[in-house]
Amino acid sequence: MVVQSPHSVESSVPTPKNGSRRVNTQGKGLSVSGQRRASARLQAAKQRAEKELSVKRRVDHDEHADGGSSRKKVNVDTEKVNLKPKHAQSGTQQLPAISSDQTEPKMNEKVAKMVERAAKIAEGLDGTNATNATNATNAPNVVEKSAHIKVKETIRLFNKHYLHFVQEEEKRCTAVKVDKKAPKGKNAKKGNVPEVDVKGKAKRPDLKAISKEYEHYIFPLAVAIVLSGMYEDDLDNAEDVVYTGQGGHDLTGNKRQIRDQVLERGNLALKNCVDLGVPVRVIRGHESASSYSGKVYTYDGLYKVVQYWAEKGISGFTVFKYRLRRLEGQPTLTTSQVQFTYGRVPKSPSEIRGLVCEDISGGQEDVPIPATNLVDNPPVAPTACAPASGLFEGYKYCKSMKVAHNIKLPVNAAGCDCKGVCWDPKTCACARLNGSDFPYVHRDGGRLIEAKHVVFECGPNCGCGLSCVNRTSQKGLKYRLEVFRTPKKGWAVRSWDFIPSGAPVCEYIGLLTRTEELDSVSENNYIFDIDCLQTMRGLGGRERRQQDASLPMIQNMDKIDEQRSESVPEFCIDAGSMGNVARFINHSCEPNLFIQCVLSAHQDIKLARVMLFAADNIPPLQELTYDYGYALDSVYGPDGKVKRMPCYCGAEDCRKRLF
Ligand SMILES: C[S@@+](CC[C@H](N)C(=O)[O-])C[C@H]1O[C@@H](n2cnc3c(N)ncnc32)[C@H](O)[C@@H]1O
Repeated sequence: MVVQSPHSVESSVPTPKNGSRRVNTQGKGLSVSGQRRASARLQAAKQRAEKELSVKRRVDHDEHADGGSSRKKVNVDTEKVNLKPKHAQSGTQQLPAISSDQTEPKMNEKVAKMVERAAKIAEGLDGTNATNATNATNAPNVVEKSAHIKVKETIRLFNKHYLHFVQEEEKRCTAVKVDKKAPKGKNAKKGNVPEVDVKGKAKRPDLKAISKEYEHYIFPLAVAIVLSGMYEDDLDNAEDVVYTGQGGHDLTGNKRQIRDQVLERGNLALKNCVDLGVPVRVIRGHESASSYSGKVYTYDGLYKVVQYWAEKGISGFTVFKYRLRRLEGQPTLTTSQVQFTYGRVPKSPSEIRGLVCEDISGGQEDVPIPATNLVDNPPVAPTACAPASGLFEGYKYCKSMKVAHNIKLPVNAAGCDCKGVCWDPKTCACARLNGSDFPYVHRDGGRLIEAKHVVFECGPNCGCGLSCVNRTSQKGLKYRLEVFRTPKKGWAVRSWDFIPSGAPVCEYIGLLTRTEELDSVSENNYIFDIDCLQTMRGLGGRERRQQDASLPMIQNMDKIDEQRSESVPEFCIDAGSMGNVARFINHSCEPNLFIQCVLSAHQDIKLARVMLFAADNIPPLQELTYDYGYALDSVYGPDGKVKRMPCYCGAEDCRKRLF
């Protein structure tokens, strides 16, 4: 049950070098929200190449060259789409059949408008999602967001609100604890307790997040259902589906109802679809969707929920029934036609199919990273996996950053004076740098609430210890990652564990190098430009991330910019010959990770750490990807010609080219 609205999560990204294989950090946004562009560095390379070409043409033809061809950009909608439902009354169980045609015309104008809009959104017809992006100097190549993307964005927005409320609740709990310990009466000291309402009642953050974003609307509202074939009362003939509501059945899988169903949650959401005339997407799959079994689900089509009623089912218990009718023009498919692909998380190494390396980190990481290959015959392992000989033909696995000999890292910042763990954002100096709050919540071992220009973590000179929440990105790998071979993209990475949105996945590790050192390198797929500054300034058409205006760094930005007329990333991370698991993470036009610049020791943004965080709740075995952020036609080969690389990410809205 999802509603749709906008959200853009930004990221910094990797790029290839000299046309071929350079990863750059500057891309932004997770798939849907912005232009892809070349890094300033790539632009400079392009300008150089153009200049050379121009001179050549002048010599050849004794005339001026066309030096100003504009880079093609893909502008993807940044418009907000709101479909906000409000709490609906709960109904009785024994309901007369009500059809959408019979819905009483007593809804006010606002609700009526919302209904109209909701229906359009669900059908992907809402015109507002085709608004062009911000860069007025380029003719917008408008790409309409798919319904799928809109749902994803809505979930991201929900996750952001959810994490904000988790933080609020965590503060409330801390305040209660501190309040209990604090001396009362005359001895009471002011300033011990954070300013939160300790008497306030706990309320589930997820429910709060829903009501915040959707308070004016009827809620819950279903946008998709999974036809699982798990209910004995289902009737499914492709055009007309009689769908049984949720709950009350035997969870052993024998399809038996053992209790009455109640008009709540999914059942209420579908009733609201009838009342509001909002269509739902039908997905054919299996009940265990929610257990992340790795099966593939197939989108069937859009259906109108035309009617609902309650009746006694085969086993004599009350079940809710919904009649769904396929909208005209939608393709047909029945559950029996769907081919499931089973992907199961192995319980032990002996269960791993296609195992070619037990741990590519050779024991360096706390959690081993196996590599599997079910593609090649004979199966090869990633080149770093030759620990027996100690020789590495390709690259060497390293879990922490190596620094090139000609780079001197800045001195570490003074840090905060907190003891043990940091908890009061008013007194913690590091929290103040983040806009007087901690960027993370404690839940699930630390989750980033939202993408920022830069995250300031506690570091070597801080009084707190490693368990401090403001060191979330410093705690090493948490999830069981696997490197696996793909047919078209080489190696790729996935997780065996569920990864919640905002959780740190890994840092991009390699050799910290000056970018100029790599100017002559033509074949390196693993270079990541550290260009947080460009993202912060919104240069090259980049969207700026939300950031607290009190940040000293932001206030000094104009000065920084004056000093550097050309904002070219000065440093990069080269994971070509040494690196960690991040070097195997592929690009996707619809990624589930985003890049976040983090400062945890010194405060020089040009040398920030590059972290990958989960942008979504990521189920096990889903490939982990981020947006490399290439502008099309921004990559040049040594011959000065534009290089092109096909993208095989497989996303619905894939733009078909990596660069
Ligand atoms: C940082 S590496 C990623 C790991 C790489 N697949 C490997 O086998 O080592 C980047 C390179 O992977 C490949 N790649 C990544 N994402 C891709 C995509 N969506 N489509 C095609 N190739 C991709 C390209 O060759 C790219 O230059």
